[in-house]
Amino acid sequence: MPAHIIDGKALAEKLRVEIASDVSTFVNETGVTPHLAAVLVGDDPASAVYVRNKERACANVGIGSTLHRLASETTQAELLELIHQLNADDSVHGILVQLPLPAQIHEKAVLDAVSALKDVDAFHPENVGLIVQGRPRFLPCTPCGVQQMLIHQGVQTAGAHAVVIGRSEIVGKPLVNMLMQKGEAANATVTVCHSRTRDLNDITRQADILIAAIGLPLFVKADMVKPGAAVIDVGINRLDGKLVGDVDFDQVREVAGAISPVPGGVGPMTITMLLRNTLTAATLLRKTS
Ligand SMILES: Nc1nc(=O)c2c([nH]1)NC[C@@H]1CN(c3ccc(C(=O)N[C@@H](CCC(=O)O)C(=O)O)cc3)C=[N+]21
Repeated sequence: MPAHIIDGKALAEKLRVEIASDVSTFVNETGVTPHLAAVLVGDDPASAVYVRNKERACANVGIGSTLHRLASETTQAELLELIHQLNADDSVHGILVQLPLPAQIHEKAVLDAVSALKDVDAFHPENVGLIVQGRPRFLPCTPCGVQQMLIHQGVQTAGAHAVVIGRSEIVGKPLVNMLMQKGEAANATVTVCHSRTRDLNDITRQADILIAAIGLPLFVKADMVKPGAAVIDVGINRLDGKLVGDVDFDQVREVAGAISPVPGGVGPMTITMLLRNTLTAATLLRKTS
């Protein structure tokens, strides 16, 4: 029997209705509209599309947003100057610096400069530390979206073997940490695999939950998947003008118990979690000011 398809787009829309209602309550109670500042440096076409999607998603749930577009030759000092302005601006609750940044800019230096209380990506070391300690302030958007998909699908994570392929700062590392914590969509036994992992297939075949976040198109094949496993595809790759994930969907769906597609899987969930975090940031800033 082919796998159940985990419809991230439908779930994202359902959650956005809830977020819109929470935003409206917040606005009524405080008179403040949550606001996201997005910073886009350079003219990478994919980044421009994502940022536009994020702005549209904000508008649809009643969150304000401002896009700051900087030229590709912007210096690190100029970008830092903008970040400092946004940190100091009380009308801005969340700050998102779209990655990747041009080569002349040191990514860590910029991400570290974003106020930890406005860090809706949860990239700041303070927020990463809080996640590791199991007391998150913001949950990183993509990993949190993955967890929501597992909950929605009714996948038991407690005691399950979750295998994450990929160790990026943005997905793999935080997700591994979140899945091993106590709590909902967690309590898993977690294995991290990456480019240096030996006998990768032997490990992935043991996964009850397999998460692909490596950035290699169609990398996960049917023979790497345990029958009945839940497979979440975090990959976004362009292959021959088509958007494909890190999982060979057509093959793997014949083996897996549940599988998330690309597009229409993790991507829309990532944006939804960004909206949630922006509301959280607005709530936090009111508490601390
Ligand atoms: N500071 C920062 N935070 C991020 O969260 C961040 C980032 N930088 N840089 C780039 C990656 C990538 N990312 C995506 C979000 C949504 C979709 C998405 O909605 N995808 C749609 C399709 C979109 C399309 O057609 O291109 C889907 O999968 O259905 C994809 C990719 C967020 N990222």
